[in-house]
Amino acid sequence: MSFYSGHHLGGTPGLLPKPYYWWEAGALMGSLIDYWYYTGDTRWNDVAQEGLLFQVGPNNDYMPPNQTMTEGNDDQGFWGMAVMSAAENNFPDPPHGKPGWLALAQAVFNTQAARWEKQDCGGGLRWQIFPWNNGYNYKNSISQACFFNIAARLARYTGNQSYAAWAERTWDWMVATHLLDLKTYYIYDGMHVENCSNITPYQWTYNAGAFLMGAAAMYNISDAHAATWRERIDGLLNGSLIFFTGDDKNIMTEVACEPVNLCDLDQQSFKAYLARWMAATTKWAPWTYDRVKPLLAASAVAATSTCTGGDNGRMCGLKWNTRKWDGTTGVGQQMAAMEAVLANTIRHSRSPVTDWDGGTSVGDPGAGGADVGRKNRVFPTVSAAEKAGAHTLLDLYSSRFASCGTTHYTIALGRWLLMTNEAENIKTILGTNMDDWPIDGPRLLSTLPVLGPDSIFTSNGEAWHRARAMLKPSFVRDQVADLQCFDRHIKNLLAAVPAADGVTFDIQALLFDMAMDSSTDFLLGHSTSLLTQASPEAQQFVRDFEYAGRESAKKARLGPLLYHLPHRKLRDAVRGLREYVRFYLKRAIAEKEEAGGSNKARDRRRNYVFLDELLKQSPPEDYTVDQILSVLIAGRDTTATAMAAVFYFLARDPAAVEKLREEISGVGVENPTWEQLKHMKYLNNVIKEALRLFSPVATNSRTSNKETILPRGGGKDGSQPILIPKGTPVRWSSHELHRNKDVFGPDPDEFRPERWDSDLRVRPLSWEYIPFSGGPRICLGQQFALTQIAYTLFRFFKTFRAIEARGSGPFLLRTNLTISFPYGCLSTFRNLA
Ligand code: HEM
Repeated sequence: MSFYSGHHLGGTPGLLPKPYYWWEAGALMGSLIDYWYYTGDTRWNDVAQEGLLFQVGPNNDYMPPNQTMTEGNDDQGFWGMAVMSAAENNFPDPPHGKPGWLALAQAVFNTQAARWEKQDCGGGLRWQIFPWNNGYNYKNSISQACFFNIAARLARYTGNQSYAAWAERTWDWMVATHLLDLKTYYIYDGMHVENCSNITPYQWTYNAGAFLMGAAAMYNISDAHAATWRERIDGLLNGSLIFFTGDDKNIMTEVACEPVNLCDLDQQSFKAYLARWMAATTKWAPWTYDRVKPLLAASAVAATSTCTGGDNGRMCGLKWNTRKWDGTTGVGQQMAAMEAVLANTIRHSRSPVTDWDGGTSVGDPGAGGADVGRKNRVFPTVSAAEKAGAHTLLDLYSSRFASCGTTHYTIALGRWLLMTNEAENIKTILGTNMDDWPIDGPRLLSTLPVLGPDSIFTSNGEAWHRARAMLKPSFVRDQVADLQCFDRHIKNLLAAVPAADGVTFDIQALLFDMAMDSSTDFLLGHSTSLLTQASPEAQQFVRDFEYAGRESAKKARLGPLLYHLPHRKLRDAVRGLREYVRFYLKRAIAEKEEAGGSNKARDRRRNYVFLDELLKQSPPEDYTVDQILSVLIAGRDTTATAMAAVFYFLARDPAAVEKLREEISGVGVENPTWEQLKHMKYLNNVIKEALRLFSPVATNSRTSNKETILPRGGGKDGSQPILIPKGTPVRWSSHELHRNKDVFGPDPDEFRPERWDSDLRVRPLSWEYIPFSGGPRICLGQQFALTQIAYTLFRFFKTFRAIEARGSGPFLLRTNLTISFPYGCLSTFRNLA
C-alpha cells in the first residue's frame, strides 16, 4: 500500500499514482477485499470501500468522466469484478444512499451487454468503449473474460438465467472465433475487426484465470449442463499449465513477457488474478482443489523467495523462478505475491454467498442508467479549484508586469529573479551577449536528469557548439521538405478521428500521439505507432518519457538544494528511455555495417532517418543517445501543443476555417509539396497567429555568469540600462511579449490571422515575436515543426468541412517546460459530404 496515495491528504480515492492506469487501482481494491476475506484483518476495509465508491461515476457504473478518454471494457470490468467479490463475500455494505455492491456489478454488466456487437466478427465486445480511442477496432479476450466472469457470477448470485445466457453466448463466441482453442484450451489475446481470422497469439495468465472462475460459477448453477462445464473447467486447467514453468513446471510465470524482460506495468500484475481466480474456482468446483493447490503452494514459496528487494528489503520481484529479487518493484509484483500466498488458505475460508444464502448486498437489475448504449463522451467539468490552479502562473506574470513594470525583481523559490518583458533585453541575453547568459537554474534542472550535461539542450559554451554542429546538418531543408514521413502519421490521425459526424473527442490527445509517432519515425526510423498498435515496449517508452518529463519538472521546482535527493523511479524511467533509443541506435549501426559502411540498406526503405545521418559522423554511443533524446524532448510536446492551439482557435472561428478551406482548394492537390505549403499565405498566417497567442514555450530563462548589463530596466522609469550581478537568473515570458499592443495592435488578445498581412506596426518582428526563440540557439526544428503543422492542417481540411469547439470550460493553460490545455481540446469535426 506504500504505492497507493488515495487515502492520503490530497490523494484521490481509488486512483494509483501515474503511470499506473485506472483499471489496476480497481484490481487493487479487489486485492484489499481478498486480503480481508482471507485474513479477517479489517485495517484496509475503509480504504477499499472509499476507493470503490469514489470511482463509480455519475451513473454508478464505473464510467467516471475523467477516465472515459481511455476506458476499455476490460478496465471497467476489473472494477465490476471487484464489487462482485464484495457482494459474494459480504464485504461491509456501502452506507445508506450509496449503490450496493451488487447493483454496481449489475451496472457494469448492463452497460457491457449493450455493447455486444454482431456486425464485426459476429459478436463480442470491442476492447475500447469509445470510437475515438486507440483499440476501438480490436476485440480482445480480456474484455470478453471480464464480461463472462461477471455474467456467470451474477447468474449464480441472483439466480437470474438471463445472465447465464450471456455467459454461454460469450463462451460460444470465444470458441467460434478461435480466440479460445478447444483443442488446447489456450486463450489468445485478440483480433482486429478488419480481419477476424488474424489472431494475435499472445497468451496471458489473467485470461485463463477469469474464464476459469466464470466457468466454475456456471458449473455451480448448472444441472443439465454440469458435465459440459466440468469438462470445460478441466480443459481450462490443462490449458493454464502453460503458465507454470521451472524444473517441476509448477511456478507461475507470465510466459509472453517475463522470460524476455518485456512485461509492462499492466502485465506485471496479471499473475495476481490467475492466483486469485484459481483459488476461487476450488469453492465452486471442489475437485479442482487437488490440482490447483500444489501449483499455488509452489508458486507462493517461489514468490516469497523474491521478496527481499527495495529500500525496505521486503519488496517482491516479478520473476519467481529466479528465487531471488530481480530488481523490479511495483504494485503488480506486490499484489501477485500476496494473492499467491493468500490463495493457499482457500480451504479455510468461507464459501461465497448468494442472494438467498446469506448475501446482503442490494441489487438493481436496471442499473447503468443513461450510460447503457452510450458511445459519446461525457466530459469532465472543471472545478473552481482546478480553474484557479491551472492558469495562475501566466496570469501572475501578467499582473506583475502590469503593476511592477516590464523589468522587475521578484522572489521565486527563495531566490531573487529578474523578470523582463523587454525585447531589447531578450535580444541581449539570447543574441548579442549570449556568452554571458548560459542555460542554468530551473531551465537546466528540468532537463538535466534525462539528458545529462552534454546534450544540445543542456550544454553551454564549447560543448553546445559541438552538439549544435553535429545536429544542424540533419535539419537541412531537403529533409524537412520530405513529407512522406508526416503523411503516414497524418493518415493514421485522420483514421483515429471518430468517423461519425459531430462526435465529441479530444484532438489534443490524438495530436500528442501523432507527434510522438512522427518524431520517433523521423529520428529512429521506427515509429512508436501510438495511433495504430503500439508494442508494449513502445508504450512503456512513452510512459517513461512522460513520467521523466513530469518528474524532472517537479524536481526542478524544488530548487537546487532538494534537487539532488534520490528519485529511484525517475532514474528507472530515464534508464528505460535511454535503453529504448539505444536499441535503435545499435540496430542502425548493425545495418550500416551490414551494408559495408553505407546507409543504402535502409535508404531503400525510407527516405530519411535522422539517426543514420548522425552516424555518418561516427559519434560515441552515449553522446548520440543524449542528442536524440534532446531532439525528441524539444520537438514532441512543442509541436503537439502548437497544433492543438491552431485547432483550438479554428474551432472558435468558422470564418477563418472557411477562408482556409478556400485557400486549400485553390491549390488543387491532395498532397501538397513543401513549396506549395510555403506559398499558402493564409494558412501560414493562421499558424503564426496561433503561435503568437499560445507559444508552446511560454516562458524561458537564463542566468548571468558574470556581472553584466541589460539595456532596459534601470533608471526611474525603467528605460535605462541596468547592472546585473553575477549569478542572477532572468526569466522572460513570450506569452506576455506577444501581447504587446505597440507591436500587435489594439486587440492583442484576439485571434486574427489577417493582422499578419497589413497592420503590424513593427517589421521585422525579430525580437518581438519569438515562439522559436532567437539568436544562435534559435530552435533547430522550426522548419520541421512549421511544415508538419501546415501539412496537418491542409490534410485535415481536405477531409473535414468544419471544426466546432465543445466543452464550456474557460481558456486554461498548464505551464511546464511547455504549456498545454489541461482539460484537452474538445472538438467535433464535420465530414465533407
Ligand atoms: C512549434 C514547435 C516548436 C516550438 C514552439 C519550439 C520552440 C523552441 C524554443 C523556444 C527553443 C529554445 C529553448 C531554449 O533555448 O531554452 C527551442 C530549441 C530547440 N528546438 Fe524547438 N520548438 C519546436 C519544435 C521543435 C522540433 C520539431 C524540433 C526537432 C525535431 C526542435 C528542436 C529544437 C532543438 C534541438 C533546440 C535546441 C537548440 C539549441 O539550444 O541550440 N524544436 N525550440
